[in-house]
Amino acid sequence: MILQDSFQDQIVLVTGGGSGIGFSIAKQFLTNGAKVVITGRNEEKLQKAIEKLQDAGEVTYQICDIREQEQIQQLADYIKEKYGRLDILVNNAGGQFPSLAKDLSFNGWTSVINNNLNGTFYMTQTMANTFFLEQKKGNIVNIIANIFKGFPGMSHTGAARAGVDNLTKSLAIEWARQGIKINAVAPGIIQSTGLERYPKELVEGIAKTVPVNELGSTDDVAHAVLFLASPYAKFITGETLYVDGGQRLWGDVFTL
Ligand SMILES: CCCCCCCCCCC/C=C/C(=O)SCCNC(=O)CCNC(=O)[C@H](O)C(C)(C)COP(=O)(O)OP(=O)(O)OC[C@H]1O[C@@H](n2cnc3c(N)ncnc32)[C@H](O)[C@@H]1OP(=O)(O)O
Ligand SMILES: NC(=O)C1=CN([C@@H]2O[C@H](COP(=O)(O)OP(=O)(O)OC[C@H]3O[C@@H](n4cnc5c(N)ncnc54)[C@H](OP(=O)(O)O)[C@@H]3O)[C@@H](O)[C@H]2O)C=CC1
Repeated sequence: MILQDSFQDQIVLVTGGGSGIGFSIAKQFLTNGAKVVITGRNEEKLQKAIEKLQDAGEVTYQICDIREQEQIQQLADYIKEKYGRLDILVNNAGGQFPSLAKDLSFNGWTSVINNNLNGTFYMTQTMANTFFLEQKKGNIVNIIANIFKGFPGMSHTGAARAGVDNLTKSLAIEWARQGIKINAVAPGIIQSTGLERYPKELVEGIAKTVPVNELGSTDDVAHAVLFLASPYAKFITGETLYVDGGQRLWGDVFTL
């Protein structure tokens, strides 16, 4: 099978496509012929991303906080009006902050669960109800994190991403006969804009625990997403693909 043209004129939604991993995912899809909509909360960031992406193909942006159901429905209406269909949803938007569990406030815990678990569910349910179930066709890829050994120091996001990991399995079965595939990608430590939020010494220390001895790139994650959304992965659903340089299998990232 030749992948050439697999994504030609496919309509792809990449949440959080204005920076980092989401930007690379959007760029890879555009380069392969797809028409892409990117979303985020920060309009300036999205506009700058569009300037950089537009030479690669047809790309537009919409402001959408994934925690706001009304904004998600408006996004679905925009895509319906513009393209009449959606082929691929990449749930990439997300994030958290480092904190020991004992120090997490109620709001801190809730904001991270809302961002990474509830937001991903609202987006997925809305796009399935508006497009995929009616089309009897759709492809969803969820970006989670390396939660293989839990996530000490970021237990809120560990719990939320484990929720998405399990949601991926449930929906893969609920929607299998409707022609909808859903998989997840679990990035390890990826050199991206998002990583700049973490203390440099912490990141450098953790980087030494990656067996292949380097950090991942945003393109490494994008390649895994394109694979799962492509015909090469047509018999794969409900799966989580780790893109972590083997980190989950070796040594201790966190000391007690
Ligand atoms: C200790 C060891 C840690 C190990 C760390 C390992 C590091 C390397 C591994 C990295 C792997 C993962 C990398 C990435 O995911 S990169 C992507 C990063 N990008 C983002 O995180 C962007 C998205 N994040 C956000 O938008 C926000 O941070 C978030 C949504 C999570 C919160 O936004 P919100 O608008 O809801 O926030 P509020 O300001 O309203 O605050 C809500 C409550 O949360 C508390 N809070 C927020 N930030 C912090 C903080 N930095 N520290 C502590 N608490 C925080 C805030 O105080 C509010 O609670 P209160 O009302 O009680 O004050
Ligand atoms: N870099 C890494 O090492 C790892 C990253 N990840 C995950 O990969 C994904 C991409 O991260 P990365 O590119 O590194 O970091 P970035 O911070 O660059 O990207 C996060 C993106 O998500 C968007 N976003 C966050 N919260 C919301 C929200 N509530 N509604 C809408 N958009 C939102 C942001 O856009 P805006 O600011 O415009 O809202 C931003 O574009 C995230 O889910 C991250 O947690 C997982 C493991 C490791």
